[in-house]
Amino acid sequence: MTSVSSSNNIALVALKKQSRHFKLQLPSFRFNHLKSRRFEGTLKHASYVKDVSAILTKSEIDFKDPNWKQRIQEDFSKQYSLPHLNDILDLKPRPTTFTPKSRGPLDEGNGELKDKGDGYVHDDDRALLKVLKFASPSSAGAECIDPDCSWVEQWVQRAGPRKEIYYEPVEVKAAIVTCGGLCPGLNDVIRQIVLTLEKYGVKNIVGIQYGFRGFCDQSLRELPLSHQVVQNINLAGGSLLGVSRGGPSVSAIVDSIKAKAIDMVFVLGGNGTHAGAYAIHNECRKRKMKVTIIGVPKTIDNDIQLMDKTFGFDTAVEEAQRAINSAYIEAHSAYHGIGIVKLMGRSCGFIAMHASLSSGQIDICLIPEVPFKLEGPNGVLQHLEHLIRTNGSAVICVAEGAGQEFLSKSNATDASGNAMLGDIGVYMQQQIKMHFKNIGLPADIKYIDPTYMVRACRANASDAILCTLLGQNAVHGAFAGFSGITTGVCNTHHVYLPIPEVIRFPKSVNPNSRMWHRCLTSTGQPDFQ
Ligand SMILES: Nc1ncnc2c1ncn2[C@@H]1O[C@H](COP(=O)(O)OP(=O)(O)OP(=O)(O)O)[C@@H](O)[C@H]1O
Ligand SMILES: O=P(O)(O)OC[C@H]1O[C@](O)(CO)[C@@H](O)[C@@H]1O
Ligand SMILES: [Mg+2]
Repeated sequence: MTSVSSSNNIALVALKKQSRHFKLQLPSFRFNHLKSRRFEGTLKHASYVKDVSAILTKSEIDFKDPNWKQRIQEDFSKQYSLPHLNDILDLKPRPTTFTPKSRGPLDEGNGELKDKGDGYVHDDDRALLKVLKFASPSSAGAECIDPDCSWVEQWVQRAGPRKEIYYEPVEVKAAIVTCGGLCPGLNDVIRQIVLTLEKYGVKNIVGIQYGFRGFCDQSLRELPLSHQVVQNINLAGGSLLGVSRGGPSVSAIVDSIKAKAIDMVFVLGGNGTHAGAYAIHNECRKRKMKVTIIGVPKTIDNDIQLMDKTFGFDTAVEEAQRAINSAYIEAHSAYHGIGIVKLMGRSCGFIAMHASLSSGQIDICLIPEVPFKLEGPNGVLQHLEHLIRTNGSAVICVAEGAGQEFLSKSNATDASGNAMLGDIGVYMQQQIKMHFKNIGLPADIKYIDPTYMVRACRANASDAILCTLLGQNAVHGAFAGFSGITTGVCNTHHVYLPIPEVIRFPKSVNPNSRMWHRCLTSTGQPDFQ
């Protein structure tokens, strides 16, 4: 049997076969813009399934083999085993300096193991990746490996402090960098990484300014970080360190890591940043450097595979509701009022779907994963007309990546190679205006675009907790000697995952999932196809 880590092309073929067999639909056409990336290998295809890797093996599995499940599990555990510094070096661990219980307000971490009791995570501790057993491939949101939807346990490594560590804390220089767009909670994660590093006994902590750019731009100095510096940064949104897209080459970044004598790099960012972090990890490995690269997934879009959610997403949804509420009030106070709110979500509709669900004020939710037509019978405009005639008002929530096929395409990309999208909100506003003018029905249309407002704010309570745990676990992962990994929550448990597994495909809303169906129930919208 071929390994599950076979190429993405084989993977796509397998997935297409799978889709024919199980009547899944592949939305690959909607993700063509990802091909414009400089490193398209990791981000080529989209999928509805949560654990794509398991599905991908299907065409290569002989289900008549009585051991097929065991084979999958073996492949799975190989695929999810965490890269470690000792894969290339011969390092001896030492007892940890971290204690889950401090003796003083800030434990100095002088190199002694102060608490020999429990509280540490064993390298063989595992969390279950999937907890649903489907009866049939046609069950809502089903992810099945074989036609009988057999149960195949898949375990991933638990995050947390280990009893043995691979660095002398007092000798460590640790760096933190924040890349991509802003996201609520970046400062909470930075703060927590610094506090946890200090708890281990690290004295030399720096911030790299403005994303990967800060590694190589001579005008951007390293920012020294300590608990005094980060104490209150979580009270504000944004990133203390600044963010950016684009930047220097991987080898230039690794040259800089070497020149700056950095031992640990904590990289906060989305799927692009993680692809970069993994490339940096590989380059460090190639050069046999004792440097650990740890990712912390940041994206309000929530488009990272395998994780329950990424930090900032909850806050973005909460903020989005303010815009929806304003649109609702405007629409309901006007004669034949129509409110349109456009929310972020370049290639997925999680924010739009969750904000629609949580507000309960949305009549039509449009996301990139679900094609819709505007004109004609069963079109959005016809339904809108019906809502105005029967209810007198309507509110639409549209994700920025939705309906891109209606807009003229440009090949423009941002500095990171992400496609620049057309403005679907403005387009909808114009089309609706024209439609009601043509049918001679008055309509008062208000368009709200809260794009940057939903991400330039501080994290809400639930995101702040998530950030705190992610920041702490990132540091534990680095001291445990892992590299090229990221940390997140799977089925409520904090785990470590190899970076390639979480960025193999951008996560997207499954139109066959219970969540999307719940959204449809809540809005009452018909199928616009
Ligand atoms: N495939 C890749 N390989 C190496 N570096 C990459 C890759 N994709 C993106 N990067 C780098 O990662 C950084 C951030 O990427 P990007 O702008 O795509 O944001 P992101 O991490 O996906 O976050 P967001 O969710 O805000 O889009 C940039 O500096 C970019 O150059
Ligand atoms: O304007 P910027 O900084 O490129 O960010 C916009 C992008 O950020 C994202 O929210 C991803 O973080 C996308 O949905 C959106 O297209
Ligand atoms: Mg991205």
